[in-house]
Amino acid sequence: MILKGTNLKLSFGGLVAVKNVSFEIKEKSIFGIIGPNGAGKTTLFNIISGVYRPETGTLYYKDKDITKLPTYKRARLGIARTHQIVKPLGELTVIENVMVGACFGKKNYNLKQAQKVVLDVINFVGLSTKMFTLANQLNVAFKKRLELARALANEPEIVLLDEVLAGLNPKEVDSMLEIILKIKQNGITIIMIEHLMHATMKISDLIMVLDSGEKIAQGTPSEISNNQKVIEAYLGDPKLALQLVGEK
Ligand SMILES: Nc1ncnc2c1ncn2[C@@H]1O[C@H](COP(=O)(O)OP(=O)(O)OP(=O)(O)O)[C@@H](O)[C@H]1O
Repeated sequence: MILKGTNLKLSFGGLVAVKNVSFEIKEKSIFGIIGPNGAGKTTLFNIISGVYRPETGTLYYKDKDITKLPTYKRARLGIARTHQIVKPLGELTVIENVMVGACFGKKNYNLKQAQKVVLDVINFVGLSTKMFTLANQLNVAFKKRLELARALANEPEIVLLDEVLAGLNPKEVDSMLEIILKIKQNGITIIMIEHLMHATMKISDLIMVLDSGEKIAQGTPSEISNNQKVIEAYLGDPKLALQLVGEK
């Protein structure tokens, strides 16, 4: 297991956003986290990346207890993330943005070494033609790719993808799914939060379902789409329920 959480709990005032959630994630797999609005997905991501410390529970990265490590130390160990609201440095070009990611990565590269990684990553996510475009001139789909490139420039072992498919049209979703599968083929573990259920189902090896902070199910995509508890949790949102049973 590359990442393991046991009994993780976090509250905001009286609201328990994540309730004693445990999980184990296999190396080089795609682990999807789904759940209705307010289920605790982003809060759990923030616990994993180190933005929040859980009140109870332990987080292990390759058997090392990282529960109390700050975000930047987790990044150096190999845990990178994208953000739901993409935040590129708008006045910098694509290459400059990715350079920033590479220079703050775990390997302390000098500029020349970083440049090589940056060019590889930009090519990998399909941004070569936009290399010298200012980040704030990119459309949403390219901004999402840039966000991904910045995370990959850290040469991580785990990437946390926070709704990288949100706001993309079906063709862009398919291209992004291809990129995510290529990341997995390169030996990187992927943990993704998504609202687009059919897309998550298509590529995840294992899916964990949260509802009101609790883990209500875990299984393969087909197990999850037939799980009674999951179907009930999604009934409150007919659009999501339809996605769950296979409609697009
Ligand atoms: N910083 C915060 N302060 C107070 N309450 C918060 C905070 N962050 C999240 N919450 C609450 O915790 C619960 C879980 O929120 P979270 O954002 O983790 O859910 P989510 O599953 O990511 O939802 P969504 O799919 O809408 O992004 C919600 O009830 C939310 O209102």
